[in-house]
Amino acid sequence: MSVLETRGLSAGYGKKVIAAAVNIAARRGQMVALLGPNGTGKTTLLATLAGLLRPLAGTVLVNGRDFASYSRLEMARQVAVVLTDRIEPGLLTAYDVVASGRYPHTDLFQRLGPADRQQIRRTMAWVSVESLTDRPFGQLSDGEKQKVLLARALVQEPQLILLDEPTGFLDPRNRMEFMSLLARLTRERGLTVLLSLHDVELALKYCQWVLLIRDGRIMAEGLAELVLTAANLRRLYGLAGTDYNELLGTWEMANDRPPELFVVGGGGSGTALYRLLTKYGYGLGSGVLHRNDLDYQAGRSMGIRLIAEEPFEPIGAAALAAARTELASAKAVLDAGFPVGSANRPNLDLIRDSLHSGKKVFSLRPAPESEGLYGAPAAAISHCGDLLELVERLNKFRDEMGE
Ligand SMILES: Nc1ncnc2c1ncn2[C@@H]1O[C@H](COP(=O)(O)OP(=O)(O)OP(=O)(O)O)[C@@H](O)[C@H]1O
Repeated sequence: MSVLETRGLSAGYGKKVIAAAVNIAARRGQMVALLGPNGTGKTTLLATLAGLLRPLAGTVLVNGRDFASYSRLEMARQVAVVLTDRIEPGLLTAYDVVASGRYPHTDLFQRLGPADRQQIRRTMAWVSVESLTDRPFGQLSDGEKQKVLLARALVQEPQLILLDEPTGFLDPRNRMEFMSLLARLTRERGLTVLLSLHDVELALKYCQWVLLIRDGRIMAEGLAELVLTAANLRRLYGLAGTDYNELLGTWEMANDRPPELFVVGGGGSGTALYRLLTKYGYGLGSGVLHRNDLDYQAGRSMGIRLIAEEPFEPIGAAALAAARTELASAKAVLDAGFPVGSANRPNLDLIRDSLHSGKKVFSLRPAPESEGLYGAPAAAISHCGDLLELVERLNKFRDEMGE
């Protein structure tokens, strides 16, 4: 059975419907991400699921029972909610804020017993906020507040936690730790977590299930690996570029300039170059890359013109000819310092041809290695010790070419 289920749910304010026809189900022990553009209704939906807003239509079922029929206390034992802007801390310390989450388990006078206090301390240690115990909540940093609020939700010992964009203020380490902690809670304690996120990579890597919400409607839902496709994300966020890579789970800056430099890469040697040169405004072509190469994946997401070969096949005559044509119109060629093996050896011919025809060649290989690969003509190569030297030389070359 689903811990949380909605049937024909509409959420909004007064008569204004923000999200409609929402039918979702969150299973026990799952991390479910809610993704969608700003202002699309994620917070409104979460607040409705938490019982903070009344549904405008439809029902919310928690453990198979209409949530509207729960008493406040029963609700609090089932569902905890972390919405940062809803707390008015006054002079409360971090400890007080965490302790306030314990009320569903205290007596009539809301007195904390030794077991409650132990639970609070243990949870604060678990979320790594014990050092903040006596600090006024209002004076904490945004990331610290976020962690304290998670601790408060956890001491409530709910079955379901709803969180609104909980990682926005966290640094990378805290973001990973926060998500790992939630993942552990779902695995080890069967907790269900529904959280809104703007970070697609986190959703892909930590959440089993994702809901895409656009214009107040569920646009798609399912396994993260199946739903977080470049096409869905382009539609969800109204993106024009080809900048999300579903295999890597990363975004890339689009390079939409006509190719002026040709990068001979492969084996991951080209990816940093593509990023660097895109930021410096160079149009790029690259090849010959195997379709299973990291460079191919990165280049494809950036919209770089790529000449490709089938995975694990030696580079064939057709791909090589296509690369030669592309290369002929480039102003310069870059040897990314790719590792050379039996499948990609023909790429060396691209550099040899360029040297032979007098085209400018820049390289990230050590000069002696180039000499070994290309012989005496390697003397004409502009060898660069690192990416910084390369980009400086390229910029100079571009200036000299009158761009
Ligand atoms: N109290 C309110 N009364 C009326 N409309 C509201 C209220 N709060 C929010 N809205 C509107 O509801 C819409 C959805 O807002 P909501 O905060 O749910 O979006 P969101 O998807 O969480 O956005 P974000 O990603 O920017 O946090 C917005 O157009 C917003 O202006």
